[in-house]
Amino acid sequence: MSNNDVLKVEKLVVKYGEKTAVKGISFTVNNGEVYCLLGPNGAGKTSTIKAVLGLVKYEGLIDVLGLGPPSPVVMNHVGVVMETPAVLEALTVKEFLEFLGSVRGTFNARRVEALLEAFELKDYINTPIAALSAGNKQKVAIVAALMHEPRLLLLDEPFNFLDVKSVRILKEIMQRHIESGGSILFSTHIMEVAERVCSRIGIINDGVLVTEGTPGRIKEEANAGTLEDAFLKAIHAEEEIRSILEGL
Ligand SMILES: Nc1ncnc2c1ncn2[C@@H]1O[C@H](COP(=O)(O)OP(=O)(O)OP(=O)(O)O)[C@@H](O)[C@H]1O
Repeated sequence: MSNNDVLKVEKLVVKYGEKTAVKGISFTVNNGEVYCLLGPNGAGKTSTIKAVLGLVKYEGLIDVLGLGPPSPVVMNHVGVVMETPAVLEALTVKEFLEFLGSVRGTFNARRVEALLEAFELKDYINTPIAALSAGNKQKVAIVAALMHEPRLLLLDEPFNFLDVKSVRILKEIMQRHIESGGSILFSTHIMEVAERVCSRIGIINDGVLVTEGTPGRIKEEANAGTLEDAFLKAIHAEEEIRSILEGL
């Protein structure tokens, strides 16, 4: 692992019983970089992120921040937003954030206050998370991921359920995180977001990393005008789409 590597994943395999969801994926996320896993539904993006978090059994090598494989200690330096927000629904927003602070052994009240303000959650701090709207639950998950100023953020479809203003605020926060030397592993299937936010993209299809590079390079290599076209080429979906449309 070089000094510049924040996350190194080598020959990662994730299996669920008979099903192999991730089939030997390798990639590296560097300092100051947003690395995007882009892929269709079921491609293996979430499984890859779950492996990095140590939430699923895996084969291969994962090194987080040069500290070794996923472990509770390593995770203190990581912030996570999962596709389905990982929040304790029975707790109020305040209780949940304080609970996380005590587990991590760090709670910066000013930072939490500023994040709650930014995502307009202050009116809900004493509301049980179960009673929040989907968007507000997502915002709580985002605050939880950012409050301890981790060096590495793992963001799985983080813009799900967010309104336009919150999307902009989160994009800005991601930008600042990168500018201050942090790194982000980001997963999405929204091309526009991938193109605007990511330094490098790894396209995953059926558990395999089929291509990798900057958005510009991926378009160039596929001889495509848009990332969407390049993506559809990379996953060989163009023919399929044509025949589906012909059948309609
Ligand atoms: N717990 C599980 N048990 C069995 N199969 C699973 C499990 N979790 C995921 N899978 C399967 O593994 C494959 C990869 O799923 P994964 O959630 O990693 O994909 P994804 O790229 O994140 O998809 P999406 O964009 O739809 O969220 C899929 O075929 C999925 O059905």
